[in-house]
Amino acid sequence: MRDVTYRYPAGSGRRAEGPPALDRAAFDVRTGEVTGLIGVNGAGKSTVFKALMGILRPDSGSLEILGRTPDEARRTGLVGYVPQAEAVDDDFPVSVRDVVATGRYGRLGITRRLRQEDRDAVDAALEQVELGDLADRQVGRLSGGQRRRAFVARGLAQGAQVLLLDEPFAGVDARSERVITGVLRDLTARGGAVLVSTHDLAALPALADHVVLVHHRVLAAGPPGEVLTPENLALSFGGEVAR
Ligand SMILES: Nc1ncnc2c1ncn2[C@@H]1O[C@H](COP(=O)(O)OP(=O)(O)OP(=O)(O)O)[C@@H](O)[C@H]1O
Repeated sequence: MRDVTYRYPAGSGRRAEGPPALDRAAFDVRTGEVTGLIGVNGAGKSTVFKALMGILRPDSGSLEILGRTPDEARRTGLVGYVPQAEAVDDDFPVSVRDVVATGRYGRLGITRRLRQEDRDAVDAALEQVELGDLADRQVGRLSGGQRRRAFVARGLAQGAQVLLLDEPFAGVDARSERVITGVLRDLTARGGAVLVSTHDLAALPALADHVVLVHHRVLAAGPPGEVLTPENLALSFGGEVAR
């Protein structure tokens, strides 16, 4: 992400005055690493994800994902997105297997008929996140942690080389946290890249190789030990965590 500035349009439901959501934000997410994205509520983390997914176009600056534009990266399945659990409607009438299978859609013709190799990729992804036994359950009937695992599996089935995860550990059970962390480690060990936002600063040193501290601008970026200093945290979180 190079010097990205983005201001939500006026009339989009919230206040559009004040600082832009992103203000000349610049940072790298390296392959082979898990990068943690941290910042207070409203700091711009979700906006970073939307820009990386090509859902919004920056007013200025540029983004590149393994040599592609965000749009191309999304369309070709190079980049996968794991939404916050609340983003899934409880009545969403599709099974876990169906959600994971949507990761294959980009590869299918207009009939969207799954081939054997697609079904195999879906099964393998379900196994990897330990949801094989819940594959036929409606996704709205899963716990928050299981839902998150289902969307991680969708990214795996898709063959995404870059995974973006928005708060994957908020309120999840220990097993889901362990499974998701294992998947992220596995992906980076195979040369993939991971960007994960989290409010759990204590978990970051074990989770992330690199940390980006955002507050509309990027306040600091580097190894956890260098970024998570009392000075940086006070700058970003103020009294919230700077004790
Ligand atoms: N659709 C929108 N319309 C107008 N302003 C928005 C919109 N979405 C976000 N914003 C504003 O942009 C800024 C960045 O918001 P963003 O959602 O990216 O923050 P965040 O770091 O993801 O927050 P949280 O931790 O609460 O999820 C905030 O000031 C927010 O109010």
